[in-house]
Amino acid sequence: MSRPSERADAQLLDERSPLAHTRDRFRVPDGVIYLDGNSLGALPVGVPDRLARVVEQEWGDGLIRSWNPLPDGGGDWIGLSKRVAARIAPLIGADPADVHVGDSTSVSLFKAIVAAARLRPDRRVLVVEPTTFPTDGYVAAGVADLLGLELRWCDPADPLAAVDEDVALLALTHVDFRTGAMFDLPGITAGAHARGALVQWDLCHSAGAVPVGLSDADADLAVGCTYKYLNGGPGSPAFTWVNPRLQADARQPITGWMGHASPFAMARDYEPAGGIGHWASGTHPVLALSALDAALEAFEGVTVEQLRAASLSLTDLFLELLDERCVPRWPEIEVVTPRDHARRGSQVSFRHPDAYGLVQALIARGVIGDFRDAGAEPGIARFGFTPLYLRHVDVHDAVDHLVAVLEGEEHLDPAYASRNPVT
Ligand SMILES: Cc1ncc(COP(=O)(O)O)c(C=O)c1O
Ligand SMILES: Nc1c(O)cccc1C(=O)C[C@H](N)C(=O)O
Repeated sequence: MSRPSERADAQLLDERSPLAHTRDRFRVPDGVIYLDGNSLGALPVGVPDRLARVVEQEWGDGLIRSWNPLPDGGGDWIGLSKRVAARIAPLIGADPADVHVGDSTSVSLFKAIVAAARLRPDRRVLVVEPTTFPTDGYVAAGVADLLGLELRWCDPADPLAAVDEDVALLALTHVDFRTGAMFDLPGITAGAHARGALVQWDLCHSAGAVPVGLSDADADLAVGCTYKYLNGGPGSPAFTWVNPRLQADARQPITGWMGHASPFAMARDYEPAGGIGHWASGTHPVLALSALDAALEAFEGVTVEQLRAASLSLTDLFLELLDERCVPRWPEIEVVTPRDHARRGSQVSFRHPDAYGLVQALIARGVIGDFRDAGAEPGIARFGFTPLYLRHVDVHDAVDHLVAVLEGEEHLDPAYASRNPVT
C-alpha cells in the first residue's frame, strides 16, 4: 500500500500510534509545529512544578540539608545524578551503573577522549570525522595538543579506512547533525576493535530517538547531550557511558573531589571512586539535573522500539510528501538524508539555495526547523522529528506551509538576507 498524502490519512496514522498519548506530556505552544527538537527539545509538563519545588522547598527551606533525603521524601541531591543516569540507561541500551551525568557535552568529550588515549599509550593517533559537530573536532584537537598526539581526519564514507595500528581512538558522531545520516554503530565498533582501536560515540542526535544498544555492540565510550530528544532544557547536563570492561583502568583527567572514593573524608590525596563514580568531577548542577529528571518522566512506559517506529513513520511521511509535492515543482530541493532506514536518524534535511530564508519563512508561519551552514552553498534546511510529541498531521501541515512559502516566494523576503548568528 502506498503511503497517504491526505490529511485524513495522517490523522488515521496518529490514532493508531502507540505514542498518541505522550504528546500530552509536553507543552507545545498552540500554532507551533515544532521540528527543532533535535536542537532543543520541548518543555515536558512536569518540569515547571519540579523546579519550583526544588527551588522553594528543597533549596529555600531545606537549605544544605537537602543534599540528604528530607522527611517529606524530597532532597537527596547527592543521589540525583545516579537517579537521572538510571532513567537514561535503558534509552541507550546500557546498565545504569555504567552511566555518569553531570558535565557539559564538550567537557564530557574531553574527559572521555583523554581516558581513551591513556588506555592505548602505545598508539599516537586520534581519528575524527571531519563533518562531525565542530565541538567534537575542536576537543579532539585540544586533547591531541595536550597529550602530544596526532589528529587524523577520516573519510565519512569509510571511517575504518583511517584506523591502523597507530590509532588509539576513533571518535564518531552516531547521527550526523546536518544530514541525519546514521553510522552502523555495531559494525564500526567491531571493525575498530579488530584493528586494536577504541571507539567513542557522540550520541547527541541519537539518545531518545533511535536505538543505540551500547552494551550489545560492546562499544567503548559514549557521550551525549540531554537537551535534544531527551528534553532536559537548555544547557542540561550531558551523559557519559563507559564500558564496564574499561572502568577499572580508565582514568579521566578532571580528578575533582566528587570522583574521589570518599569525598567527605576530605583526604589530601586523590583516590578514584570505583566504577563510573570516578567520572564525577565537581558538584553536580542540582537545578539542571532536577529539570532533566522530571523531563525524563515523559519516557515512562515507552520503549526504544516504539520511539524508533514512530520516528521512522514521521520521517518517511515527510520525505514522501517532499517527493510528491515539492521536488517535482522546485527541483533545487536536494534531500540529503538517507532513505534507507538503517542509515537514517530522526531528522530530514535538504539543501536549497535559499535554505536560510526558507527556514525563516517557515518559522514566521509557526513551523520551527533550523538552518545549518554546510561549509559551502547551498546550505541546509533541517527538520527534527521528536516521536514523543510530533504527530503525522503536524508533518502534513508543515509540508502545506512549505508549499505555500515556495509558491508565495516568502523565502526571498529581504528581511532574511542577513543571518542571525545564533540559529
Ligand atoms: C553532535 C553534537 N555534539 C556536541 C554538541 C554540543 O556540545 P555542548 O553541549 O557542549 O554545547 C552538539 C550540539 O550542540 C552536537 O550536536
Ligand atoms: N547547544 C546549542 C546552543 O547552545 C545554541 C544553539 C543551538 C545549539 C545546539 O544544540 C545545536 C545542535 N547541537 C545542532 O545539532 O546543531
